[in-house]
Amino acid sequence: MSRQRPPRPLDDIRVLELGAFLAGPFCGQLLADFGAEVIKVEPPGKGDPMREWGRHRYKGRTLWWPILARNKKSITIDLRTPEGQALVKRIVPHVDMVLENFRPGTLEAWGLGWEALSALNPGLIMIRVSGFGQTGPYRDKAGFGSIGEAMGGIRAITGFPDRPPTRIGISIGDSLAATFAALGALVALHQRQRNGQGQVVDIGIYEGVLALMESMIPEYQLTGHIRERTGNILPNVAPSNIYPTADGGWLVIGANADTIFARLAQAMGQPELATDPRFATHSARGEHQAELDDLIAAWTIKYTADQLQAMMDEYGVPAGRIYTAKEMLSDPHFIARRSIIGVHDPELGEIKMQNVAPHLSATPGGIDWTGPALGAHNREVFVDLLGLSEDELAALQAKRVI
Ligand SMILES: CC(C)(COP(=O)(O)OP(=O)(O)OC[C@H]1O[C@@H](n2cnc3c(N)ncnc32)[C@H](O)[C@@H]1OP(=O)(O)O)[C@@H](O)C(=O)NCCC(=O)NCCSC(=O)C(=O)O
Repeated sequence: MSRQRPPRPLDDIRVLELGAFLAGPFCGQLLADFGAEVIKVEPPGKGDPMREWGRHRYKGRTLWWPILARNKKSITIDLRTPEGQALVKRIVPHVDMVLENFRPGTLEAWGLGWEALSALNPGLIMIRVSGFGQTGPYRDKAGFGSIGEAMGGIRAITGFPDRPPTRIGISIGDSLAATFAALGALVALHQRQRNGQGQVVDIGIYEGVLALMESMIPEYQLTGHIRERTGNILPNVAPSNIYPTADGGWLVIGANADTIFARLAQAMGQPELATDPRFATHSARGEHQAELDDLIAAWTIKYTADQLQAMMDEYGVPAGRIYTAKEMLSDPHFIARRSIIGVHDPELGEIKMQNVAPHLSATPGGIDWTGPALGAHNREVFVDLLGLSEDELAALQAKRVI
């Protein structure tokens, strides 16, 4: 698949993606979004389990894979075989990065650890995503995102105080680790421009979560405070909550600044609230948070979400409805910024998906194709890149190495 499209910032970067599920592959998706040639290695015959993940199917296909593997090339290699390991070693000199999310030690057992691969390519950047990182007493443990979310701090504070800790509706731990992995990869790439040396980018899923935990750690260290679940509110930051609407929905309103709160009070027809000693300052509103939320809810319930949104917009108060896919697809702002785009898939037709984030003004990312069929790029990589003959390709296929 030649590059008949505007240049992208990572066009000159090639990545070999090993591993499966989400925590590694989402990093590959992000790099591929910006033009990197990501060659994904999958077990012959089966492929990545993500080919089967996703709740709803269309024409027998899962609808997660087309997004997670967009822009990637798929090749098959059985990494457990010496021939398969030799193929990886032949590819490594041609790539800038190897991305992997096996259990630490798995690649080493296959003779494909950092020592072996960096000896073949000193500029190699090896991006290693795992449950607990490449060092430390837990390094050998198998890890899923759910465990990283639990130990990284987000589960303890998600949900309502009188209910058990709850999952966020997406695999946030995996995606966070992958996002930090992509950041690490680009930082390492910048460093490589200075000295030509590659390095290992090592992140445990729990660390990607921990990195977002705001002041949770020093709050405990210095004050003994253990952050708890608080539902929809930010304790002492008010008003910021979901408020009921007359048409049975919810509107999120964030008016937790003196200026904005004064405008909300005007919109409510109760401008005196802004000077009321219970609500006039940030601290006062924090102290009377529940009382204030009740006042606002008693007002919002009289109007539909559309009416409220119009009033909030008129008065410059941050507010938004709680969208599902349905609202996103018809929202004029999403449409204007092309936040969701249609990508052609040979089997599914046009499939709508989230576009590349963020927007780059001069060399934006983009999506050329959806997740490819298993081994779709075997010939391109093994013959065109590595120079194997058609006979060698056929022999590897017959032995199920690829
Ligand atoms: C996901 C894991 C728990 C799976 O553990 P294990 O099954 O013990 O696998 P290992 O990592 O040791 O890798 C060996 C297995 O890889 C599989 N495998 C994958 N690709 C290949 C290829 N190309 N060739 C051969 N084998 C392959 C194969 O089934 C091997 O099992 P054998 O056949 O037995 O040899 C672990 O990989 C892990 O901890 N990864 C780091 C954290 C992580 O990424 N977790 C998943 C995030 S996604 C997630 O949490 C979520 O979506 O939710």
